[in-house]
Amino acid sequence: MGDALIEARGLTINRPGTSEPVLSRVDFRIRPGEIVTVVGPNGSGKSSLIRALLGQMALAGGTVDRRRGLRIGYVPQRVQLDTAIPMTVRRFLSLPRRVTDAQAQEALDRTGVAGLGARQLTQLSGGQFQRVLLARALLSDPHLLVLDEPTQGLDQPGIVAFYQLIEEVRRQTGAAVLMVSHDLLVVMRSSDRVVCLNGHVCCEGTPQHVSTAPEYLALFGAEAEGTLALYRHHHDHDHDHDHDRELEAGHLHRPGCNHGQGPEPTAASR
Ligand SMILES: Nc1ncnc2c1ncn2[C@@H]1O[C@H](COP(=O)(O)OP(=O)(O)OP(=O)(O)O)[C@@H](O)[C@H]1O
Repeated sequence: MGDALIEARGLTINRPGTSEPVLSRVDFRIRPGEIVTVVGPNGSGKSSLIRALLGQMALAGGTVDRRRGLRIGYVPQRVQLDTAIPMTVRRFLSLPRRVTDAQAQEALDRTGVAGLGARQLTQLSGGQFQRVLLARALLSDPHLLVLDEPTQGLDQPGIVAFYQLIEEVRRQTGAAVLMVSHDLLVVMRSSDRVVCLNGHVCCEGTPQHVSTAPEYLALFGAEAEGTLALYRHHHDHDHDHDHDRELEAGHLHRPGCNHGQGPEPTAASR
């Protein structure tokens, strides 16, 4: 498997109890330090792929190899909180493995929620909760972070901020990142490689390559065209700082939209 952290070959998964494939003959690999995003329509097998790579699903065919001693930090798609049981962020970080106060604090610092240790989980906003989940995933000092739709329910600025945090974590820790996401624009900005899934691998490669692939455009249609236009606009011009600021403000320039090229945007121009 060379230098891959995880490698799947010919991966086939059937719907439980049937011979109907959810995924057919998928080849996949992720290497150290890469950010790889899996995109695809609802029901295309993204979560199934993730769970198979983690060893949580029976294979109908193919192989999955994980590097020996591989540490994985996992942020699941859904976490069921038992609201009847009070639990602070600090206590949550010690589940399932006990960590010291210093370790817990370092993880919260790293994910930008330093002051929330004493807060009840039920009192966190969606964005804060995602950051706490990420902090918990970082506590095992993972070689690979796996995040299944980590920005579900966040607003656009929250989504952008979360992906910036993921890139920051990658820079600081060197961990590879495997994500499932529906946020096409941010995916295009944040990933080294994109895998487009629809029961099989439709196309994969750099964001630039995938966003122009006919298979991708057929699957994502109008949204993909819009994303592509924004992505090209971003990459054809040397105004990254403007672009980042606009994204943070929840506003995106489109081709031909000339404001924001001059002085600082005002609240009114946002
Ligand atoms: N436990 C299960 N029992 C029966 N069918 C399942 C089960 N888990 C997944 N499936 C089916 O497998 C297919 C792929 O599901 P999966 O959750 O992997 O898709 P997904 O791409 O992650 O979807 P979404 O974007 O909606 O999260 C779907 O048709 C789903 O109904």
